Amino acid sequence: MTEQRTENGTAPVTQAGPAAEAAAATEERQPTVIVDNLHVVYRLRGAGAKGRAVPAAKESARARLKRFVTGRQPKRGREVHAVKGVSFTAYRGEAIGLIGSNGSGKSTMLRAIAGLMPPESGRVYTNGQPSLLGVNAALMNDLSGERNVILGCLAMGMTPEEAHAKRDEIIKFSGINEKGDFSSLPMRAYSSGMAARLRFSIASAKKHDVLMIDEALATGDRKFRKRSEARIRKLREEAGTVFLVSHSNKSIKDTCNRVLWLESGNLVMDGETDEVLAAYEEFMSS
Ligand SMILES: Nc1ncnc2c1ncn2[C@@H]1O[C@H](COP(=O)(O)OP(=O)(O)OP(=O)(O)O)[C@@H](O)[C@H]1O
Repeated sequence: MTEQRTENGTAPVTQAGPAAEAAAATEERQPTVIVDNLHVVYRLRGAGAKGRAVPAAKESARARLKRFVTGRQPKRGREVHAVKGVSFTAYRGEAIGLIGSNGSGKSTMLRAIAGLMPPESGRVYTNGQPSLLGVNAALMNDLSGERNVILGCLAMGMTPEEAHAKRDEIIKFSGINEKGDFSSLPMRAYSSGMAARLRFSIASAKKHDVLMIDEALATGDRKFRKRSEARIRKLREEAGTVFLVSHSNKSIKDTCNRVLWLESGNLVMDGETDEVLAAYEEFMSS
């Protein structure tokens, strides 16, 4: 298991903690992600809405020392405690849905698992490299869809031969050419839905130890959603772990075997899909 380190940190270090050891002792079920009492805090520099958000863990050493010595918070600035003491273990072969109302901490938690947000406290251990697929993941707008496919495949570790062999299949799966030859056009000519479809198609063309999908399917049409749900099931069968953030209970139901429900940064429920969705629907309608 590898402990996630983050943007300002150095390379990940291998470290076993008590939670990691306990989970590793489970022979049949192989843990892929262990989240141990995770807290994530955004700190906004400057007063009010104009402040720039920085992860709290990026606070300078000097500012931290000042806070420690004086016991005072910085004069200006506000904090958002986005994830509050969340713990769970994910296993190989699971597809885990993340649900919760707007602002409940789903995306922040995925970003922390991917190592893009430093925890304020707590630990994230991962087995393999987690890949976060978000609607805003970067593709090069000035390059054609085809070129982005090749570059995306190379970035995922394929050889140039493998990337070229996969290109047509990825474009076909994305469906971007269904209404004309869009794959040779620069991506800036794509609708947001088309770009999201291409991103998903590239990312899902490879087996992932841990694939995290943040609302990327929401922009696709019904036909594409069906195809991508089938692809997620396949990725799951191929022994990875898939996390899916979605506001569509149907997508979660059709894809996931387990659901984590977050509200205000707290983990309210962790269990089988039907059970958690039923409780969530009741909560939302009350
Ligand atoms: N860059 C940021 N700076 C400051 N606060 C942030 C930032 N990003 C998110 N937050 C806050 O963190 C909390 C969790 O947000 P997050 O985006 O993780 O929720 P979410 O469950 O993914 O929401 P949604 O369903 O609306 O996408 C919210 O209160 C949000 O306002």
